[in-house]
Amino acid sequence: MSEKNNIVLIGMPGAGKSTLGIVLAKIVGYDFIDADLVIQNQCDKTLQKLLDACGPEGFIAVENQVLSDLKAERSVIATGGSAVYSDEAMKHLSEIGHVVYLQISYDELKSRLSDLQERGVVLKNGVGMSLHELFDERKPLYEKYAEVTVNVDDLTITAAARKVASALKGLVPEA
Ligand SMILES: Nc1ncnc2c1ncn2[C@@H]1O[C@H](COP(=O)(O)OP(=O)(O)O)[C@@H](O)[C@H]1O
Ligand SMILES: O=C(O)C1=C[C@@H](OP(=O)(O)O)[C@@H](O)[C@H](O)C1
Ligand SMILES: [Mg+2]
Repeated sequence: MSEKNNIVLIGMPGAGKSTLGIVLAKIVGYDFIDADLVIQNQCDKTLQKLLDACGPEGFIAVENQVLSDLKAERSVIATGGSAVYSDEAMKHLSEIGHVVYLQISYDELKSRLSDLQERGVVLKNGVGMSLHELFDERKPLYEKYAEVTVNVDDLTITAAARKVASALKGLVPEA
């Protein structure tokens, strides 16, 4: 089926793709898929172990393959923050869904960082890469693939999910 009946969330790590995504799925009556968990299942490894084993480029290659093969209907798909490094994957996701960029400012990213330290983030330019460099490198990529952009700074998860649903009115019949 070629109908564009999914919602694909992209954005910085900590933007709320996974937590907001499930709330959004309930608002619009869709299923929820966290692409990170699909990768974990398919590789039988935690994301951190996969990153340690494959390195950033290897992880991106695996993520690209899994996302490019992803099949979904009427689902909110939370991607990992590094999905936008994979052009093929983003092309596929844009074909099966409306791509929503959950936009946060650098300050918001920094303030959520304490929650992120335990999880792997793909640092393409090596572990010495600063958070600001990561932000500056990723921002244009999220903008490039966004069909809809929603700023979620200073919003609760529920308020942010409602804002996304409102932004999708006219594109997603159930929103
Ligand atoms: N709108 C928000 N306000 C405050 N904290 C948030 C918000 N969205 C997400 N968080 C917190 O940020 C962390 C990362 O959220 P998560 O949904 O896993 O982001 P992502 O999947 O985009 O990396 C979690 O601890 C979550 O509770
Ligand atoms: O931004 C990143 O480089 C990553 C973010 C993670 O997902 P979240 O964006 O859900 O935190 C996960 O996919 C992976 O470990 C890499
Ligand atoms: Mg996530």
